[in-house]
Amino acid sequence: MRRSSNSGMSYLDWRHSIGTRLNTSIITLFTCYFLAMAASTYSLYEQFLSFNALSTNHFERVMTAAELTRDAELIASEVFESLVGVDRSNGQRSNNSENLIQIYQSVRDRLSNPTSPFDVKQLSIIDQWQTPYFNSLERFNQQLENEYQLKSALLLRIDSLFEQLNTLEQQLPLLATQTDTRFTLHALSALSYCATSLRAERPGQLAQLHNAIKDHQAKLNALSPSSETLRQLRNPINELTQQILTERGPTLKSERATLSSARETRVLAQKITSATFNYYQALKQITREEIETHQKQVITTLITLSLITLFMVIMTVVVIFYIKHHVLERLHLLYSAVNARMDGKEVRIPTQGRDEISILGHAFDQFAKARYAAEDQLKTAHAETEKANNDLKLANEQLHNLSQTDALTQIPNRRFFDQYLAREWNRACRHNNFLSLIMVDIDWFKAYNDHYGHPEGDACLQQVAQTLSSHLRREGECVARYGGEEFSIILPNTSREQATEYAELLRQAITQLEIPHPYGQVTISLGVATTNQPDKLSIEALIAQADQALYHAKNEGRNRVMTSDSGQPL
Ligand SMILES: Nc1nc2c(ncn2[C@@H]2O[C@H](COP(=O)(O)OP(=O)(O)OP(=O)(O)O)[C@@H](O)[C@H]2O)c(=O)[nH]1
Repeated sequence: MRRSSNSGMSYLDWRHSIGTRLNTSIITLFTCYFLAMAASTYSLYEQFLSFNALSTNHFERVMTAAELTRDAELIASEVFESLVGVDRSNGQRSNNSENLIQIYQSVRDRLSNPTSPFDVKQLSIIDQWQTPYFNSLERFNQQLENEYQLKSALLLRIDSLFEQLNTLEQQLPLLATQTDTRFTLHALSALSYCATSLRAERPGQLAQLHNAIKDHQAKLNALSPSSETLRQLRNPINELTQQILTERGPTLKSERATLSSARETRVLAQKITSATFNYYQALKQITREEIETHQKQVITTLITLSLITLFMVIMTVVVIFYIKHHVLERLHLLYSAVNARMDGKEVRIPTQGRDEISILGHAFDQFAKARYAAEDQLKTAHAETEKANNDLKLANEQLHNLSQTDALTQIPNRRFFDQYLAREWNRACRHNNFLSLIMVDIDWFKAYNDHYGHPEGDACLQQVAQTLSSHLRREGECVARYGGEEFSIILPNTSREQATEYAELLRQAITQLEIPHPYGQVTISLGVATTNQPDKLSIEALIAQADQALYHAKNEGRNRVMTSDSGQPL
């Protein structure tokens, strides 16, 4: 990127080019924007992944673990309820346990995809207790079932006998025998103790009840009721009491075994509950830590995005400042300077720097300087031309004067005389004024020349000419060298008398010079001619009249003034 130039203009180096800098700035800015967007998008994507992992891997697992803990607790509660609750003797406990176990299993299955070694370990601890627990629970339920089967058959028989005895008791007044009444009372007592023994749990209590049963059974068998119905009841009662006496012991053992099984189940329930609760607590702790980590990530991301945004704002401001300060303001400055220069004002054009604007300024500065130099040259040329014209005019004037001036005496020559006389002649004609003419001739000048030499003759001529010239009195009067040693004086608006008088004055002035002459001193002879009607006379005629008068002055002895009066109306 190099631009050639004329007359010392600067080269544009790409390192100092505004275009290069602007392109670099804009590309850098866009790259920063792109990187910032990429970083923001990546951060948001990371946040999304982190939050997704948090919600699916942790929150959901924590909730499932809590649910598993609750299910384990429910099962344990069910065991306790089965053991001590009023439903111990009904047959629904097995179904309840199975349902709870199924629910527990389904919840456990939702945790079957461990996400970390920690999960694997915790779940293995839970599973370690799970199988023994459920086996124990099954055994417990089986014990309860067996117990229920045993006790329910006995209770049914007790209830049946109670029913029959109750019926007989209501008939007792009709029997009216004391034996029958005592029989019935012993039978009821024996049955009551039998029923009570079924609920007795301590061996001592059971032994007391068995003694009471035996006592009433013996008293019962010792009596002989009159009622055939009562007698028929003796055998079933004996069989039942005998069965109670022989089977209640094993039943109690079975109940103790059930209780033992319940305790074992309860312990296992506590183990699995504790394991699931620990797992739940551990997951909760991990989730809390994950949330804190996620919060830190969010804060870090926010700070990073804020810094990136701040950086982008600073970069944008820097680029805008650069464009404003280094481009727009300088362009405006250059524009103002160029405008001022165009208006002819002397302002400095900014040229510092080596970029495009500086080169433009420099180029315009060069252009303006060249223009000013050309204008100066033109002015100088104008001045020189004017001076040359003036010199020429002066030379012309000098030439003109020279052409109208006598070289020796420096007074007007014959050419000037002719022109001047013609002008004054016309003026006199227009105004009908007097016009007088005096012809002057130095007397015996040949003798002077011969005696003193030509140079002295010239000096004499000069002295006489200057004397005549210095005696001119009015504007418009003119003295000229007519030729040789002869002079002529034009006197506008001058009458004959005035002209004659003036001629006499001139003659005396020359005489007073007292220029030595071989015949005494230099003198002059003067011939005066005047006209007041030039339109009726010619110039040549007036000159001839003056010449004629001069001739007469010569003839009359020289050094005198003669006036022409021939052919001239006065
Ligand atoms: N030194 C000098 N002499 C001049 C010049 N022009 C004319 N003469 C001389 O003037 C003399 C004129 O002489 P003439 O015509 O004979 O007249 P004159 O001697 O003056 O006699 P009158 O005119 O009759 O009095 C001549 O000798 C010329 O050479 C001049 O420019 N310089």
